[in-house]
Amino acid sequence: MPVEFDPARDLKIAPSILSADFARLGEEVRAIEEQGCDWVHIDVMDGHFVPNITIGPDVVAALRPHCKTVMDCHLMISPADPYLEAFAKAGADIITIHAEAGPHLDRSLQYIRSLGCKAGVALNPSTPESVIEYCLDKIDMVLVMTVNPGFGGQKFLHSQLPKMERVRKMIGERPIWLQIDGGVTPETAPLARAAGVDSMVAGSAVFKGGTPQHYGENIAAIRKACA
Ligand SMILES: O=C(CO)[C@H](O)[C@H](O)COP(=O)(O)O
Ligand SMILES: [Co+2]
Repeated sequence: MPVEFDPARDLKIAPSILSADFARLGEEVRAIEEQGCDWVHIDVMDGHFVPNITIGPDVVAALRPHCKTVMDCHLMISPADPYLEAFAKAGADIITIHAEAGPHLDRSLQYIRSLGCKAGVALNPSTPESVIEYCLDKIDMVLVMTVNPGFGGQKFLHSQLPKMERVRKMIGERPIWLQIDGGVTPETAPLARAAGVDSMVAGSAVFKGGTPQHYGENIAAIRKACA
């Protein structure tokens, strides 16, 4: 489904299916959507850019019919360009690549948009926001990583809060989402919301408990903490 920027910057909660039951992914995606999530976050890892291997385009395509909302694909792969078309064809709505994953960020972003997807750029915790300054006109989302990518269930890095504030300032009035990913809980989410974040990925904090009712309560707790 096509996703458009929301100038009101209402909070978008994007559960990461990295913490879902991989044997029942279709069911899990339907459950989080029924329980009030905004987007579905899909973590793609290659065992090279990050020390873990997860999901490829075939799984994204298999999930597409189960997913009524936005498929937000976070590519932790290097190189990314050879696989962008496959993820677009699989039904990704947002494709986020890492600024550290290749030498031609501007070109990769143009390529993502040419495939009909929104283009996101992720910044590792050690990467300064200055790397995106000259391609802001080609970016639909900036993802400030709040953990070192590769695994779910890590602790939120408070060191990234000033970066969120600087990126929010850099974005200004541009129609660009500011997302964070990693260690988001009802305790850490309000800090990021105050720094100007309008999209939050949460894996372990949403899927903990393991039932749809828990997912609904967990999503509501994050939303309430940010209200
Ligand atoms: O990109 C990611 C890891 O690289 C995941 O989206 C992230 O870790 C979410 O998991 P949690 O909320 O449990 O930290
Ligand atoms: Co992610």
